[in-house]
Amino acid sequence: MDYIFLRELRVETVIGVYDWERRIRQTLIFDLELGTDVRRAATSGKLADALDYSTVAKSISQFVVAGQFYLLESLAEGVATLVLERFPVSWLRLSVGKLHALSNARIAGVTIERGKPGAK
Ligand SMILES: Nc1nc2c(c(=O)[nH]1)N=C([C@H](O)[C@@H](O)CO)CN2
Repeated sequence: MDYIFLRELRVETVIGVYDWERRIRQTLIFDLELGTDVRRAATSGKLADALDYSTVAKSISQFVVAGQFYLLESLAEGVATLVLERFPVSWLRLSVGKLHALSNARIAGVTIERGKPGAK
């Protein structure tokens, strides 16, 4: 399988379970591996045949900001569903972390895998 990846995609949004977190915006950092087939785009050289990572990043940012999620798990599940339904992606690994969520860690978060390798 081929992969398009996004590393350290940053989104500023309302996220968290505590009252004080509902009144501020925090920084989320996403890493994604998207299983897809790049051969058509490689042959044609056309963006129209490619999984456009800028479109994926924009869709994720808009979804996350609008969602105002409480748990990172809910957010990750929503993003995974969005990507698998909207784009030619058969499998993904998605990590999302909250910057400075803990005083003694730079980032804390969750990683999920969804979909079936090679299914699309
Ligand atoms: N597994 C999780 N643990 C925690 C989460 C979460 O989303 N998933 N969130 C919090 C709080 O919102 C925290 O980030 C506040 O600093 C705690 N644990």
